[in-house]
Amino acid sequence: MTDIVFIRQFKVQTVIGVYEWEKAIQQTLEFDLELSTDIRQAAATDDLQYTLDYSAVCSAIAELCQQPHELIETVAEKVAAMVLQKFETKAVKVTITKPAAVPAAAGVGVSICRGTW
Ligand SMILES: Nc1nc2c(c(=O)[nH]1)N=C([C@H](O)[C@@H](O)CO)CN2
Repeated sequence: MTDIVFIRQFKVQTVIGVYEWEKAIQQTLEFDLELSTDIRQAAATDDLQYTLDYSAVCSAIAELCQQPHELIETVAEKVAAMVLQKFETKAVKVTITKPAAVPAAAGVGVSICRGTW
């Protein structure tokens, strides 16, 4: 059985892009995450220490995005690796949307699953 702690549309301003003009501006990335967990002990004790703190995950993503990156693929891999290393989860799905990249699209991005579901 897998329970999920999720994060939807967490917005971060960061330097992201392959083109020179993108290296001089901040753009929005939106993060959607699903983290594999077992919520039963947290539910039974009503205690945050027994679950994944989604606020802490968001803070760690924001910190990682203080560095500039070219590809959203790079950010996705770094976020997945960081989450698997720092948090008590065996598997993570990371979706990153770059909402303004293609004006005619609602959003473009990447989605990766890492770890063992
Ligand atoms: N698969 C990707 N394609 C593109 C990326 C990317 O990060 N991954 N980035 C760009 C540019 O930075 C673009 O977003 C500028 O509007 C193009 N394609």
